[in-house]
Amino acid sequence: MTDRDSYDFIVVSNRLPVDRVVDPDGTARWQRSPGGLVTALEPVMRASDGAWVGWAGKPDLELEPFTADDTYLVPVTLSADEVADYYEGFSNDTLWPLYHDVIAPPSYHREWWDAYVRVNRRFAEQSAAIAAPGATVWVQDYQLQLVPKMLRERRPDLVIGFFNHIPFPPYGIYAQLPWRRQIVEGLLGADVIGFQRVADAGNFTRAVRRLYGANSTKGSEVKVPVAQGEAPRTAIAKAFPISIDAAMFEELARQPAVQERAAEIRRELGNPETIYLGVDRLDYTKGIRHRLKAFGELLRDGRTTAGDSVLVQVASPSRERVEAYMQLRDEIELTVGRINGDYATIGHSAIAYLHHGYPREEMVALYLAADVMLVTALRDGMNLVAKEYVACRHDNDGVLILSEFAGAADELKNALLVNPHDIEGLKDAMTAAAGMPQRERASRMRALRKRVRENDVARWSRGFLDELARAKDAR
Ligand SMILES: O=P(O)(O)OC[C@H]1O[C@H](O[C@H]2O[C@H](CO)[C@@H](O)[C@H](O)[C@H]2O)[C@H](O)[C@@H](O)[C@@H]1O
Ligand SMILES: O=c1ccn([C@@H]2O[C@H](COP(=O)(O)OP(=O)(O)O)[C@@H](O)[C@H]2O)c(=O)[nH]1
Repeated sequence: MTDRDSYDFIVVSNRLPVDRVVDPDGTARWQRSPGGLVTALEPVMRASDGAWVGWAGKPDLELEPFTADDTYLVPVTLSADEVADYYEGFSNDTLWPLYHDVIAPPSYHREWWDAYVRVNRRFAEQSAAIAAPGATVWVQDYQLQLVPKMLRERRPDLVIGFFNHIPFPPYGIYAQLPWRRQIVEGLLGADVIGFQRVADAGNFTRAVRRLYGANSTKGSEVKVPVAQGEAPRTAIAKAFPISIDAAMFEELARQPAVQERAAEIRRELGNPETIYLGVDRLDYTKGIRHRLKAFGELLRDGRTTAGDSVLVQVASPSRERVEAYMQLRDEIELTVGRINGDYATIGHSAIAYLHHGYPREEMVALYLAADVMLVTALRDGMNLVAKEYVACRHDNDGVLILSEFAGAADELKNALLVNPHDIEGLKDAMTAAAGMPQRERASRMRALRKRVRENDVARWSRGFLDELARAKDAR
C-alpha cells in the first residue's frame, strides 16, 4: 500500500481502526479502537486496496496520513470542543439514546447540532479530496449521517454507500429529533443505505413516507426528493446484517496457547461448575444491570452458590466523559460490590468484574472458558460478541443466552432467546443453560456455528458492495 493521491475505494467512519494513546511515561503508541464496527471493517479493508478516513480518538491531533496493517489511514482532526459537542454530545447523548429506544433520555442542544454539521462537512471534504473519479465511498454509522449528501454535492461522480451499525428507531421515537428532516436528507445522498435488521430498514422507509408522502417508497426503493430541474434519482434502503471473520476467530480458538490460557482462566476462577461470561462496552444499552440482578437473585434464592458458579463480566471502558456512562459505571460497581459482599467466600468470588479492554487472544480464551455466554442487550444494532462466541466454539459446546432485542437474534435462533426485562425468565434461562444436557448443547451450537460460518463478514461486505455496483450500473 502506497501513499497515492487518490483511491477507488474509501471507507469513512468516525473512528479509525487504531486510537492514539499516550502512556504515563509520555510515549505515544497506537492501540486497536473499541467496538464492533472496527472488528467488522478491519478484514474488509485488509482485502481491498483502499483508504480509511476517520478520527484517531484524541482531540487536537494534527496527523499526516499513514499506513497501518496495509491500510492507508487518513486522520480527521477534531478540536476538544468538537469532541465534546459532535462526538460526546450529538452522537452519543442525542442520537445514541434516541436510536436505542430512548433507554436513556436524549438531550437536544442546538450547538451540538451545529458541531455535528461542521464535523460531517469536514469528513465529506477530506473524503472528496482523495476520491478518484467514479470512486466508491462507503460511509459508516450514525455519527456521519450528513456525509452522503455533502459528498454528493461536492462529487456527483462518486458511488456512495451508507451503513448504519445501530438500530433505526420507529417514527414515533425518531420524530422527536428537531433535525429529523435534515438527517433523512443527508442519508438519501447515498445510492444504497444499509441497516442491520429488516425492521430497521422498514423504520427508515416509513420515516421517509411520513416526511415525503406515501408514494416516496416502493419496497426497498426510495424516490429521492430533488430540487426543481435536478435529475430524478432513487436510493435503495435494505438490511445487510453485519458479521465477523468467523474463520479467523476459529483459527485463533484452535491455537494451543489460547486453549491453555482458557484452561488457566478456569483454574484461576477455582474450577467452578459453571462460568457465566458477559463481554460488553460499559454501555446502558447492553443490559449489564439486568444480568447482575438475575445472577444476584439466583445466589440469594440458593439456586446457585459462589463456588458452583461465577460470573465473569468484562465491562470495557467507553464514552467515559458522558454523564449517563459515568452514572452507569457507579451503579454497576456498587451492585457488583454488594453481590460479592453478600455471597463471595474467601476462596470464591461471585462476580469477577474487569473494567478493561482486552486483546483478541484473551477474548477468545474467555469465550472458550465460558460455559454460558450472556448477551442481554436492551437494544443493540447487531452484537458481534454473540457471533464471536459461536465462531470460537469448535468443540460444539457452550450455551448462548441472547436477548431478543439484539440484531443478532434475527439470525441466531438456536440460542436461548430471552427478554432481559423479564428477570424471572432470565434466571430460568441461566439455570437451564447451566444444566442443559450435552446433546442439546451440541445440537444448538452446531446450528449456530453453521449460520455464522455461512454468513460471515466477507459475505456482508460483498452483499452491500454488489448492491452498490448495481446502483452504479443503473445510473
Ligand atoms: O466508537 P465508540 O464510541 O467507542 O463506540 C464503539 C462502537 O460502538 C458501536 O458499535 C455498533 O457496531 C457493531 C458492528 O456493526 C454492532 O454489532 C453493535 O451492535 C453497534 O453498537 C457504534 O455503532 C460504532 O460506531 C462505535 O465505533
Ligand atoms: O475487552 C474487549 C471487549 C470487547 N472487544 C471487542 O469489541 C467488539 C464489540 O462489538 P459488539 O458488536 O458486540 O458491540 P459494540 O461495542 O460495537 O456496541 C467485539 O469485536 C469484541 O470482541 C474487545 O476486543 N475487547
